[in-house]
Amino acid sequence: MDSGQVILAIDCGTTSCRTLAFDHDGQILATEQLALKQYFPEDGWVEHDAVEIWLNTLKTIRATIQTCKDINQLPVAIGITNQRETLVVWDRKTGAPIHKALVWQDRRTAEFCKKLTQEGKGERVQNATGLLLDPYFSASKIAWILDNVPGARARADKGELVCGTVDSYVIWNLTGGKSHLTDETNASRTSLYNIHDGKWDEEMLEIFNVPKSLLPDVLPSVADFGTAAADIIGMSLPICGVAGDQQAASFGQGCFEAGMSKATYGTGCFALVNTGNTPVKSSHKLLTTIACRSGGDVQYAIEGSIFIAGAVVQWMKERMELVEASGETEELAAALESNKGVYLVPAFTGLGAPYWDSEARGAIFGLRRETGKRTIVRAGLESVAYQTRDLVSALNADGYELKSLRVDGGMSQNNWLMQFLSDVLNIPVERSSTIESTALGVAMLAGLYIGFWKDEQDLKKCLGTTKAFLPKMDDEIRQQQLAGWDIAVKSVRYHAELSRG
Ligand SMILES: Nc1ncnc2c1ncn2[C@@H]1O[C@H](COP(=O)(O)OP(=O)(O)O)[C@@H](O)[C@H]1O
Ligand SMILES: O=P(O)(O)OC[C@H](O)CO
Repeated sequence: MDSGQVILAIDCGTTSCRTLAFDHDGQILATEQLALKQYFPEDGWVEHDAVEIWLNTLKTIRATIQTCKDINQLPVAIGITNQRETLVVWDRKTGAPIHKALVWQDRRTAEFCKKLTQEGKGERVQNATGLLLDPYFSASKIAWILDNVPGARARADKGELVCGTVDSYVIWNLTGGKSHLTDETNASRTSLYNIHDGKWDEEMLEIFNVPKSLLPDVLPSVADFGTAAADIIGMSLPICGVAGDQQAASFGQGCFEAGMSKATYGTGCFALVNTGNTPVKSSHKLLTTIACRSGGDVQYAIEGSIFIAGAVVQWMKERMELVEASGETEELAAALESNKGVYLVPAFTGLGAPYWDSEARGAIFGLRRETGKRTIVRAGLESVAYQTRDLVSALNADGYELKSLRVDGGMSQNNWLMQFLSDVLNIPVERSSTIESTALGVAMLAGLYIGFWKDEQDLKKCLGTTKAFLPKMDDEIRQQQLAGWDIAVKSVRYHAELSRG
């Protein structure tokens, strides 16, 4: 393979849009990133401006292509990975969104989902889609937009509107409106896709009141998604790899076989265990989801989802102004011997797995006269490790005992947290040398389509080395710490229950 060729990976994450150019060894030769504005219009509501997502993405693609030219590298294909579930509804003719994108963290449809649960729809939803009935997923977000934007439902019935997750919206724009497509990993996060039959499920469409005409066609992750037009990005390139960011990260970490697992620490944290061709139904409130496949039959994973991981650091930085940069949290936490009995439960938008409590809200416990910034920062970081313990316990209870945990994502740069995570889980934590596993994963998918890489064996050469963090916490201390966390979570949930009256 010509060493002068690269694959462009577009990663539309929750906090930023970026483009990375990967060579045949999986090395990043060029990258551009632009932050994304977060909108919190009401309690539990989280929005993005879809036009900003597209324009920022476009800017990073053009800038990366320019850098590639400067260093004599030729982009040959595009892969797209994205924050999942986040939903955009746009005009079929003009491409203009009719409302801001409702972000995966948004809880505005909690009442609607509760009503469906009370009507006994939860089990049918889980059996068909592998998901729990929760506002996290896209279906109730589509219904909300159609029912709350004046005239939207009538326009949808007339065929004037289309919708999709962020991948779909970006593909539409890259192809000048020619492709309205998504991939099966993203489709499996909508609550509308039957993960066993591989199609939009008529019963789910009825339950959530979503017209099928709005939805994109679904392809495997390695497929022809159309051509990014030269008049849009500056050169014509095939889009031939698409996957939700967590599934892409799993692929980029080399979790190709059943039993392999990873956890990605970005805005949220998502732990996935590959279950091969078998869709495993969790008995402990984990999700069944479609994983990436390089070919062959559909692959599945079991997933635990935490809504707030890096987002707690963002909150400490932007809202509380405790730090100026995310990296500062490491030194502040390390400066203390212990959390001094202080626990922070970052249930800002409810709690995800294994609690699924939409109404819980965040709290800090154990404050004393001497409590200061360092303790709060440490409690914020610790909460990410404790939440992971809750996921790992659920995985263990489902029969997936993790012997070690592979990690990646922006927050995994924090050495103190990775050590604390290993201590709390009491297993080795292995951080890959490229924490950009998400982008590498989707570059791999696109590269497979065009023969840039031959097969999974060939891809393994791109996987970097890992740094291991080994557990060294005394067992008694670990049990004490975890007991404190369990009480804090129970208290938050009890508060939500009391507030409901
Ligand atoms: N050294 C660090 N310590 C703690 N958190 C960090 C550190 N570096 C980055 N983060 C957090 O990681 C998140 C960004 O990671 P990233 O993988 O880019 O997320 P996303 O894909 O969700 O946008 C941010 O929330 C940021 O606060
Ligand atoms: O933005 P991230 O990397 O935390 O990922 C968001 C997830 O895809 C939401 O399901």
